Amino acid sequence: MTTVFRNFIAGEFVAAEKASPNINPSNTKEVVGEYAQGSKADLEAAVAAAKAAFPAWSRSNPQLRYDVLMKASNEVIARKDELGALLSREEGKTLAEGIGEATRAGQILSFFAAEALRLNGELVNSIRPGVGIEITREAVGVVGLITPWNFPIAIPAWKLAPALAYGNTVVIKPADLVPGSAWALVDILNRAGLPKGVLNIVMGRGSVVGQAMLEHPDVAAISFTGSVQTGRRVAAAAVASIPMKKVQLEMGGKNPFVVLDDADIATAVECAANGAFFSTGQRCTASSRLIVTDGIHDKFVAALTERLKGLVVDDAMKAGTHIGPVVDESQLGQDEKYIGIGRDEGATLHWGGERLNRENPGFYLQPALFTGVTNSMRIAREEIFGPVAAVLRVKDYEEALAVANDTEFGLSAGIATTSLKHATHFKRNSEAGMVMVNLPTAGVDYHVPFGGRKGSSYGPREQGSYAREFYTTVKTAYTLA
Ligand SMILES: NC(=O)C1=CN([C@@H]2O[C@H](COP(=O)(O)OP(=O)(O)OC[C@H]3O[C@@H](n4cnc5c(N)ncnc54)[C@H](OP(=O)(O)O)[C@@H]3O)[C@@H](O)[C@H]2O)C=CC1
Ligand SMILES: O=C(O)CCC(=O)C(=O)O
Repeated sequence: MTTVFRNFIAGEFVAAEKASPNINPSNTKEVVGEYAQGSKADLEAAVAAAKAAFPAWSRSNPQLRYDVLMKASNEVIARKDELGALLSREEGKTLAEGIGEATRAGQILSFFAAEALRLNGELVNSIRPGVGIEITREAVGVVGLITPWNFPIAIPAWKLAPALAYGNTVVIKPADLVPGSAWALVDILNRAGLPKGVLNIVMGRGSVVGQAMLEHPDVAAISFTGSVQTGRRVAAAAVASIPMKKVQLEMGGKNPFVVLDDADIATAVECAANGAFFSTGQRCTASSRLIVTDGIHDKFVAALTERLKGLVVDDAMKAGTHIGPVVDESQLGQDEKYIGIGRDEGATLHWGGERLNRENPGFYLQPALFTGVTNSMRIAREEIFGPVAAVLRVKDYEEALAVANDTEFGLSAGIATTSLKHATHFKRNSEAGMVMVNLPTAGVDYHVPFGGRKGSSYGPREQGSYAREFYTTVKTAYTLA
């Protein structure tokens, strides 16, 4: 009999009425595991447990929170190879990327362990004699976390860790496609010593479990990462809810990577290949628009094409694979749809874009590079979320900057240049939340703020000590002594 990974509610593993298989996108014959499909009732039980656990956890000794998060961090790091392999099997990232992401989750846990000790307030003089003012931060309450499939352990970690460190209790609903890594993380945190009900996981569909979370009056705040479409729904529900919920959204990107005539060509090609195609292009920070000035355009396209020819697309677990499969049939369909749209719009499919067959059945796609793209084309405006990049030829730096900023998104932006003047100007004038000079647009540090502008993000930043803006609420107390 197959073991079913159960939901974890109020300190117990709880059987759900249904379960579904977690399929390996590198080999669709392989079932990674059977995972519970939670119901609205499961979500309600989890919220009730988190609500009951909140008074004690929010007042708990920060040393306890530090100890739990550090213990969990140590276990994640000690098991990074195994957790990385699980991630790689359920999502399709290469094993090296999977292990890297598991390591990052461990580092995030230790960063927020220390944050539990660092939470501080302010004492301010009043304008009234004899009055003192204290400004403190308190936990928000029951926090609901809705996470996507593309970072199965890092995104749950960077939401869970600050939520717990600052004294909130949590219900997490991971993406139905990749529940395994989030389940393992929750299991580790609970065994590290969290009291019952502080951290609950309810796996299942967004339309069932996620929707119930949006509608539940006892969920005080929701942090979401995923598509713009679902993000809008989360925000609308949060505002309509009584009482209203705090909301934090991380959504799409159409991130520009500018290559100037004076760029070091090797650096430019490496940043573009990494930013656009690694992790199968399934990153909200992916460089999907490569904006290249006239003088270096042909040389850059030729060198990038050579680099792409050397990339091995294969089973994520195989040694030597650079790019794993697309996550599932539906995402592969979306990638292919946009490759068709690009052709129909008159762009040139310069290289790749073919479905590939490998030893086992999987969702393999040759990275696709379009040239002759203009910024009004749909492939330059809409998020594809796959290994598909568009090269846009521009006259000079000024035009490159204008094209880079001409987008409804604003998550990440990059530039390859040896000019201090242009690098500095780009950092100051890019309309993105994160700017990279001679570095890929994707792949960020874990201890500094993460987030964007315009249609990419809504609400306070994630990660680093800035995460406290979302996971705490400010109180101003006046005392006449
Ligand atoms: N910014 C980013 O990092 C990401 C962007 N995307 C973009 O989104 C596209 C579609 O991917 P997809 O996974 O469908 O993205 P979604 O936005 O639908 O999914 C993100 C999360 O939201 C959940 N969800 C879905 N519907 C609801 C709802 N009504 N109420 C509450 N939660 C809900 C999902 O559940 P379920 O498990 O059922 O899917 C998942 O956990 C991608 O092609 C890509 O363009 C996707 C992932 C990450
Ligand atoms: O690029 C990164 O390191 C993070 C990307 C990310 O968070 C995402 O794609 O959702």
